[in-house]
This record gives sequence, structure tokens and C-alpha cells, in this order.
Amino acid sequence: MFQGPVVMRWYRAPAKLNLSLRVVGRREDGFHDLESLVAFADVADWLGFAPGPSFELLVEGPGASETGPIGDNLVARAVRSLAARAPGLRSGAFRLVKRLPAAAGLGGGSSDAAACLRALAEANGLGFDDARVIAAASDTGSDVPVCMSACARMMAGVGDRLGPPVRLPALFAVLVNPRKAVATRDVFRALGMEKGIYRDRRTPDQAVAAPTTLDALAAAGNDLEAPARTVLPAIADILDRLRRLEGARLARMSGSGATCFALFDDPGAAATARGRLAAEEPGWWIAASALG
Ligand SMILES: C[C@@](CO)(OP(=O)(O)O)[C@H](O)COP(=O)(O)OP(=O)(O)OC[C@H]1O[C@@H](n2ccc(N)nc2=O)[C@H](O)[C@@H]1O
Ligand SMILES: Nc1ncnc2c1ncn2[C@@H]1O[C@H](COP(=O)(O)OP(=O)(O)O)[C@@H](O)[C@H]1O
Repeated sequence: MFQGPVVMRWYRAPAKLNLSLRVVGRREDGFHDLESLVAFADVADWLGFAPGPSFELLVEGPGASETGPIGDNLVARAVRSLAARAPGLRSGAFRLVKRLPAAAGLGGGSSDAAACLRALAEANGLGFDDARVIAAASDTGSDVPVCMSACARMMAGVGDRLGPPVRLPALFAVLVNPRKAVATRDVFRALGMEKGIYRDRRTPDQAVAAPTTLDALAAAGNDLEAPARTVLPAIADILDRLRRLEGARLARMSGSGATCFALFDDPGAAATARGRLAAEEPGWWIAASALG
């Protein structure tokens, strides 16, 4: 039975979208070096936190059953990771309202973990730039560092190298997830890249310009789309449907999928498209959102 105190401070954990994603190469440790323009949507999980003597976590909301055992929750892992680096860390009661689909390429779990680290940092007087907070973020998952400040920026390496915040033009997205989980690990495996192979002549330290206009975004892509389609062929159909939406400027998959999005420069067109798709596909998770 959850015994947490009633008064909680609430933290937003927004969905991450990879507007572009290039796999640059594969490191000897098996992880892949990426270059990705990451943005955030205004659909979100919510994480409540009340400092207290011991760690508790309650997960509720429509996506709760997809998040696995409590002890493996990315919120619990973030707490353990920071506690191991900051002895005497004051923890407390967390309440996660899970609204984003899990294993969806939306980084929902990573965003939850980042919200948790922000909450713990505040409660313990640590800056978000404290080396222990940064290390706990990277250690909890590749997408956790970029979720710490949740603003559009380039992400490189395995997610450990972040560019400065970038200003996006007014962009509106329709997001679609077929409610089928896709494991990130399976998609990278399907990519089939050998360890030590790099596609790119750029050194890892050369900054890459963010493709921030719709034309530049249209010229970019997501290198994980093709391998993800072999894991879940329905992704190809979703992308076709999104491309045909009136007013859609481009359609692409986010992260390792299966969530795909269409981009619009007109919020009315995005809302209309969302409504039409939702009526046609009641089994899909569909959202419309501005991006930032
Ligand atoms: C692909 C991306 C793009 O933003 O997003 P998602 O599709 O997960 O949302 C991320 O890099 C995912 O980050 P995250 O979901 O935190 O992945 P992790 O838990 O760190 O890794 C899961 C597994 O994916 C593989 N992996 C992950 C990241 C990476 N750069 N190279 C990899 O090879 C590894 O096999 C790893 O064990
Ligand atoms: N708080 C959480 N939210 C979602 N998934 C979680 C969470 N904690 C642990 N998980 C596990 O992590 C896996 C990937 O989570 P998630 O961040 O949603 O993936 P993705 O980045 O692909 O959208 C899920 O399959 C789930 O079992």
C-alpha cells in the first residue's frame, strides 16, 4: 500500500521526438554514436515527488502496465544511480502518472528519469550541472541527459554530447503510435552495424549544424527507420498514412520507433489531421502538439 505524504511537487516529463537521426558509427562497446536533432512535445507523463525518509514509487495512469516491475522502473534506477554517487541523498515518495506509450521512441521512461533527477537535485540542493547528477543521468539511459532540460538541441555521441538549445520555427506534429512496443536494442541489432565501423569522416568533436528549417528537416532522415520496419512492418503503413495527411510537410519515425510523426506549419491542419486519424484508427495512440 502506498504510504506517501499527500503534498507533492509535480514535474513534467514530456515526450521526446528525434526530428532527425543519423547513426554515425558503432563503438567497440557495442553502443552506436548518433547525431540527432531532438525536440519535445507538450504531451507528457507527470512525476510527483515528496521528500521523505525512504524511497517509494507508485505508477498509475493509462500506460502504467507497460512500464515493467517497479524496481526496474527508470525512476527507481535514477534514484539508485544518484544515491550511489551522493551518499546521504534524501529520497522520498514518487508518484508517476504514465500517459505516454512505453518502448515507443518517445523516451518516456528517460523523461521520467530526468524528472526524477531534477526533483532529487532540487530537494538536495544539487545543481542540474552537478557532475554526480550528470553522471547519474547518462548511467540511467542514453536519452536521459537530453531530457534533463527538455529543449530542442542537437544530441551526439550516445546522447552524452549536447549542443546548445536551438530555436525551431513554429512546428506542429501529429504523433502516432500503433500501441505495439518496439525494443530499442532490437532495432539497433537489426541495423547490423559491425563494431568499430564509422560511416562518417567527421571526427566526433566536429559540431554538426541542426537542420532547423522544414526544408533542411525534409532532407534529413532517421537511419533507424529501415531496421525498425523489419522489426515492425506496420511502421511503413503508418508513415504512408501520415504522408497523405492534408498539410503534412514530412513524415518520419522518432528514435527507434514505433512512434511516427507528421510535421505541419499550421496548427489547424495538424488538429484536423489528428481528429481524422483518430476517427479512422481508434486503436492507435494519437496526439497533436506544438514542438519546442
Ligand atoms: C534510439 C534513441 C534515440 O534518441 O531513442 P529511443 O528510441 O530509445 O527513444 C536513444 O538513443 C536510445 O536511448 P535509450 O532508450 O535511453 O537507450 P538505452 O537504454 O541507453 O539503450 C538500450 C539499448 O539500445 C542499444 N543502444 C542504445 C543507444 C545507442 N546510442 N546505441 C545502442 O546501441 C544498446 O543495445 C542498449 O543496450
Ligand atoms: N518509467 C518508465 N516508463 C516507460 N518505460 C519504462 C519505465 N521504466 C522502465 N521502463 C522500461 O523501459 C523500456 C523503454 O522505455 P521508454 O523510455 O518508454 O522507451 P522509448 O525511449 O523507446 O520510448 C520499456 O520497455 C519499459 O519496460
